[in-house]
Amino acid sequence: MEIFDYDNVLLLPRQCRVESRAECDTGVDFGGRRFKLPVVPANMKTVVDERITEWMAANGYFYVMHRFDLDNVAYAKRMRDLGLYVSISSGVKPADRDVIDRLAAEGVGADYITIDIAHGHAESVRQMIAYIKQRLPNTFVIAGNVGTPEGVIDLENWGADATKVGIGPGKVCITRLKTGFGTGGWQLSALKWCARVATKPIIADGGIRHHGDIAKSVRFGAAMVMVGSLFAGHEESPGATVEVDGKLYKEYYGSASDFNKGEYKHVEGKRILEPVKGKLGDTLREMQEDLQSSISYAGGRQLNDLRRVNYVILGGENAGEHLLM
Ligand SMILES: NC(=O)C1=CN([C@@H]2O[C@H](COP(=O)(O)OP(=O)(O)OC[C@H]3O[C@@H](n4cnc5c(N)ncnc54)[C@H](OP(=O)(O)O)[C@@H]3O)[C@@H](O)[C@H]2O)C=CC1
Ligand SMILES: Nc1nc2c(ncn2[C@@H]2O[C@H](COP(=O)(O)O)[C@@H](O)[C@H]2O)c(=O)[nH]1
Repeated sequence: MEIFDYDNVLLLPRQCRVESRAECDTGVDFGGRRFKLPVVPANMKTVVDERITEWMAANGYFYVMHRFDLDNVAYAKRMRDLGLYVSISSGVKPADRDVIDRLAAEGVGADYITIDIAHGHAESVRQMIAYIKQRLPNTFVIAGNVGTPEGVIDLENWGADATKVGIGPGKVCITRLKTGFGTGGWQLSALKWCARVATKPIIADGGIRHHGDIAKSVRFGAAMVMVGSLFAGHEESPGATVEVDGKLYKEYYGSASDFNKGEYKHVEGKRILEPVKGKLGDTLREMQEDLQSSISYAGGRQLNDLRRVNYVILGGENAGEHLLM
């Protein structure tokens, strides 16, 4: 198996088919809606909040609200009152099943529910998918996280409409150090490996450090790309603002960090400071422009054209050109 990651793969250009990058369409169909970008901010407390998710839903972007210290039902009702789609997160505990019961009983529902636990290839996830599907049959269920083809196959067979791939590649993740497991350091090839068996959309989750990594994720099979650190640190980001030597930073911490959990137990995440980098809307616009450029380098007009390009692996034992024949 080839082992590579975002920082040692480059995609190879094909003859340009457009006169302007503006002709390249970055839009993606996902779960019955069309979104402007195949990118979703991570469902983490220092990345998204009510205000950001409202703005994203109202402006044609996919979002997943986090599930920490939040009344999911009140949140869903508020989004409905605003005429916006509802996309929330769920764990696998009794309190999470209560949320599903209330969403069903009160007729609020949810358009997307992301079951998001550290080790998503688990019986608890199978049961939670079934629980949601029985009570909210029209909800699009995303489940994860997994890091192997077996995980993707099982989650799909258990009824997930999409799977989330990535165990430990995140910037504030310490899973591989604490447990010895994960896809950190080879996330892109894990994605390729998982995408080969997937029959439903995959969300590539974690490890995105540059806008070009989004195009690489799509090339290797992602329908959607979940991004944490690149979105943390905006003026609107919910993390606390911290000043160090006259420079402004925003805190960004892992959902399995003691900062998020409120206790030091089964900690697999850390806290870092991200330099404040302007407005979220400007980053999204730049991401879209960069992805339009990527599509044009692929000799295409739309996102899926990225999947047809060849690539090279730089350095290491897998180094060389990889051609699609
Ligand atoms: N993508 C990634 O690599 C990772 C992401 N995270 C994020 O952190 C957040 C919290 O995750 P999580 O603690 O799973 O959520 P929860 O606190 O909702 O716990 C999930 C449940 O699964 C059980 N469980 C069994 N094995 C594991 C395991 N290896 N890791 C975690 N739980 C396990 C837990 O029990 P018990 O606690 O008793 O063991 C608990 O009942 C999520 O948003 C998750 O996505 C966390 C780590 C890795
Ligand atoms: N191992 C851990 N992974 C975590 C934790 N909190 C979040 N995450 C994952 O990271 C991505 C974001 O990655 P980034 O590279 O874009 O910053 C996020 O979507 C989660 O899957 C954690 O505490 N431990």
